[in-house]
Amino acid sequence: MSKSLPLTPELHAYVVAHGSAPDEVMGDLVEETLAALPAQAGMRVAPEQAAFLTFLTRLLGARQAVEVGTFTGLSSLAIARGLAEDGRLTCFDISEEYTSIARRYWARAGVADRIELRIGPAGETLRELPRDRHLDFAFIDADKSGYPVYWAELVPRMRPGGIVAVDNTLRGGRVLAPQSADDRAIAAFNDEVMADVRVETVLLPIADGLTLARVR
Ligand SMILES: C[S@@+](CC[C@H](N)C(=O)[O-])C[C@H]1O[C@@H](n2cnc3c(N)ncnc32)[C@H](O)[C@@H]1O
Repeated sequence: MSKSLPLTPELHAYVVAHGSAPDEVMGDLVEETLAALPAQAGMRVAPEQAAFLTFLTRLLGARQAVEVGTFTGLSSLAIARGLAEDGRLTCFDISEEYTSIARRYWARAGVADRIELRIGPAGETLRELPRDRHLDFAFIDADKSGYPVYWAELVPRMRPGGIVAVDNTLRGGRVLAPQSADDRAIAAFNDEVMADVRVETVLLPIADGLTLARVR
């Protein structure tokens, strides 16, 4: 029998309320995203994921981190806050419009000096990263069809013990019966990760599914 609880809205609210709460800067970032980009605002990570990203980055003592898919900055802000004192986060996105909002909130949160943003298709811009195994943490949350390419570029750059976190790996449950190209892309990607002997993997049922892969 499964020990996993289906989360009712009330239980989800309880989960969020009993983890580290988003502060005023994050609250304002979420509000501005909803007001300025109502059709896209749902792309941001869930509040419990933001808390988890800070927790995980801090737990790893991460000094070198990468994010693929920054949008208006919620997850990058969470990661940047968990970095070690001299840590650096390199963000990859294709949109100047979305990330102009992120830049303002990084400045307001006092983390702008530890974040570098690279604009362009990540399949190309990731190749410009140093090739050695220097990354402690990577977060993939961009276009779903690009995940295999981002994985292929990032895994060889992870230090032994580094973590790659991948968002939306349950696709609203549709990995069981894919209904779109993106659903199929994620279902195939999940199988690819499971077959990859370079990593040990857990798929956490947090928000829309968050895969954590620890690189050997
Ligand atoms: C799901 S959103 C990221 C949400 C973000 N992690 C957050 O918590 O707010 C996906 C982002 O990927 C970006 N994106 C889409 N295709 C891309 C590509 N080929 N290369 C880089 N970024 C891309 C989009 O511009 C968008 O900002």
